Amino acid sequence: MGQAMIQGMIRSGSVSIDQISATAITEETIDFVSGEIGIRISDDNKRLAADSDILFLAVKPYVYQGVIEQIKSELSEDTIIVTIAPGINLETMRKYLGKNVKVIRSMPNTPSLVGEGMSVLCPNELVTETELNAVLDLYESFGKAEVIKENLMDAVPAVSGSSPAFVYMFIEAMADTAVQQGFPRDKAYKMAAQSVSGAAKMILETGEHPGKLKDDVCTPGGVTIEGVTALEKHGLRKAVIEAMNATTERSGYLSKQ
Ligand SMILES: NC(=O)C1=CN([C@@H]2O[C@H](COP(=O)(O)OP(=O)(O)OC[C@H]3O[C@@H](n4cnc5c(N)ncnc54)[C@H](O)[C@@H]3O)[C@@H](O)[C@H]2O)C=CC1
Ligand SMILES: O=C(O)[C@@H]1CCC=N1
Repeated sequence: MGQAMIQGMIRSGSVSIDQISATAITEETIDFVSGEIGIRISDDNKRLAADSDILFLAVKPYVYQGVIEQIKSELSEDTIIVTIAPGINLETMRKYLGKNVKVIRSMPNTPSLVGEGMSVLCPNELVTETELNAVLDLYESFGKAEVIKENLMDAVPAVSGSSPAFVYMFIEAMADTAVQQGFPRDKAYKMAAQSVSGAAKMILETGEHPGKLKDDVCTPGGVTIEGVTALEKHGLRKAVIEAMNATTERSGYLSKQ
């Protein structure tokens, strides 16, 4: 996820390669990132923490506590820490840090890599409006971003952080069926993915209700309504609601750890 955000920022031209430094633990990642992306990267978390104005913690949730333990003595009162992990809430950060530090809790998603990310942010009380806007600008360099209150943060992965995985499954199922009908695999992915991307753009750009856009496709007595009826019969909406609630439940569980 960290690599997607870094590449998204660099590709947008809003940040230059020499303004970004990173750390990782495996030689493989360090070699890949320095070779492919070209930023400075090492395994020295303390040094990076001391040198950073805005410090993104892009590790797995269970790694946060150990990394913070390692770096907390290096943080100045001006450092802004940005988290990207589900379940790492602002109170948990205060506990791990042992003092009040500027923290922005966020939830990005992987389409940030291609400039189509959706991120949601929530600052603690020490972050000024100017600082929040500076971080928001970074997130908006690789997609869209929203600021919300923390009580909704656990519900964000289902809607945007994790949901690309659900959409990939939908596209994969469409493409598999197209292949079954005889389409070559590459054309099947292109047709399914472009249709999903186009449909999403229709919602964003026309502002129309998704139900109306769906109705516009369904010719009376035509072919689409047969597919729509089959999706209803097999519980598409129910499956989506179950998936969203399971994702949010897990976020809530991680938040309470
Ligand atoms: N993959 C996704 O779609 C999204 C992931 N996230 C969150 O992003 C975080 C990272 O997830 P992924 O990128 O998927 O995992 P990943 O395993 O691909 O990346 C984690 C990175 O952390 C580095 N790392 C591990 N321990 C470290 C340490 N002690 N010091 C410095 N670097 C260390 C690893 O070298 C690796 O590059 C997680 O908290 C995840 O929940 C949030 C939104 C979307
Ligand atoms: O699955 C996860 O926990 C992370 C957070 C959102 C997307 N991937």
